[in-house]
Amino acid sequence: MKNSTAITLAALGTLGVAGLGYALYFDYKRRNDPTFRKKLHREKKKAMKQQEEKEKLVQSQLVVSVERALDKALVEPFPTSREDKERMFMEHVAQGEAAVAGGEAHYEDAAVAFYRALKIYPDPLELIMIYQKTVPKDVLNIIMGMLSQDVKRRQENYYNTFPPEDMHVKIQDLSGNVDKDQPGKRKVVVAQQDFAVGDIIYSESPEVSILMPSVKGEPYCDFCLHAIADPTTQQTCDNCDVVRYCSTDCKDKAYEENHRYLCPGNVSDPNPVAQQLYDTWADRRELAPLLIAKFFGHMIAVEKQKQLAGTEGDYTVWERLEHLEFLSVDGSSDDKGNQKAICELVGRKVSGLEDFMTEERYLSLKGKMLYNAIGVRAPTNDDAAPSMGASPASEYVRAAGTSDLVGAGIYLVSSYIKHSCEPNVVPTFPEGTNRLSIKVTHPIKKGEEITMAYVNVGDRPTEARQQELYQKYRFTCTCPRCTEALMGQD
Ligand SMILES: C[S@@+](CC[C@H](N)C(=O)[O-])C[C@H]1O[C@@H](n2cnc3c(N)ncnc32)[C@H](O)[C@@H]1O
Repeated sequence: MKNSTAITLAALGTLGVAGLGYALYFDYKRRNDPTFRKKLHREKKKAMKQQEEKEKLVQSQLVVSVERALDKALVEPFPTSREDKERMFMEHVAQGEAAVAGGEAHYEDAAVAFYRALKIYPDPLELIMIYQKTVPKDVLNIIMGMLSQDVKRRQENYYNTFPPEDMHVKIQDLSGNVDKDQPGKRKVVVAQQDFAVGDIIYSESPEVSILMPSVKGEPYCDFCLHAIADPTTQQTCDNCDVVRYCSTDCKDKAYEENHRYLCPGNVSDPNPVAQQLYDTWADRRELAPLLIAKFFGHMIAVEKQKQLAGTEGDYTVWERLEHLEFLSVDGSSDDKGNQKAICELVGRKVSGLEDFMTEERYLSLKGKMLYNAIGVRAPTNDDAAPSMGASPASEYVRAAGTSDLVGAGIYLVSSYIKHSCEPNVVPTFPEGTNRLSIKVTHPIKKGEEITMAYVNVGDRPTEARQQELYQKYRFTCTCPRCTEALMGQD
């Protein structure tokens, strides 16, 4: 035993010396022998390639696993009632744990069960953090892959289900034809059937709307923008004097969606933060801050409703807005102040909003609101020049040729309609509210693009129209009327 220990020790010593010797030889060779260096380099590259290939294989196996697991996880519908969700959650977690215990061959099944549990858990982020601590890394990798693939599929599927079929239009993607860094016609609205002059293709309520500061103090409903003809039906807020409504229904809806956050309170002692938002709107004539605040309230109300109805799986209002294009706007100190005001007002009642509404998100929302807002007019002027979007420079919804603009709204479908100087539709407001109807002004064939005029086109010269469009919307119009006129000049 003693001997063998010695032998072993000796062997170890020799091995150590040999190791050191080899290392010295290796280093000498590496520094001095070009052939050896080349060989070494080749071998290093070969090893890296082998490693890369191995990783690629693992990655591609993971991709297949993720896709298969996601398909399995989404086959069965998810429960909608709270009790069913709780029960299913426990069942899925138990199934996942049992599959993990069954070994690697069952990891994919474990991921399916854990993923289904994640989809019905009220705080998914919290559950992911729990998974991170408790679930094997390979299972977690599949779950995380499923999560990002699910988001990707959701994104890709968006225009298959939106707009709803009963609106008779589809959004067609032309982005392949457009320079990705330039504004242009990326998504257009296309008719799904023939339409005759005078037809209403669809009607649409806005996600959020706002009165123009120019009608401040005049009798317009702050919720549906209807003119309040009969003062006896007018409803006012019990606490402040900045809003009025045409009915108790509008008053209740407005309170639920926005006024509960935005009411400045008593005139003699108003809430300074809420007052700041109303002053920015009334005195500085900026729509964005108040519109954004109202949008947040609306979004929260819609998501709450969906929770009650068990339809949280539907696209969120936020996701829908995210799909709209926007012009970027530069942030100013006013923006920072308004962003903080909104966080303070809405965040006080909805915790977490402060973290959600970063400065970057505020600015992208501002860009979206100003770029996509459509002017709301009184119904008597249905065929007047329509208005679309707003210039970030002036922060004001445009309404060429119309002095009767009462408000502006964000319409999720109509916002996609592109401009033409020879439009085939006009946005109208036949109910005298912010509900918009798309009325046909030229016959439209199935598959044809639906266009409206963003500015007053009438018989204005091409150059004037093009200049205004470029200044306000940063694109050069290539509609048939412009193209023909410009070709005639050559
Ligand atoms: C009010 S936004 C509409 C964007 C729309 N919400 C979307 O997400 O596609 C208007 C923008 O659409 C593009 N656009 C509209 N009409 C166009 C046209 N005739 N030619 C090129 N671009 C046009 C321009 O980039 C313009 O600034």
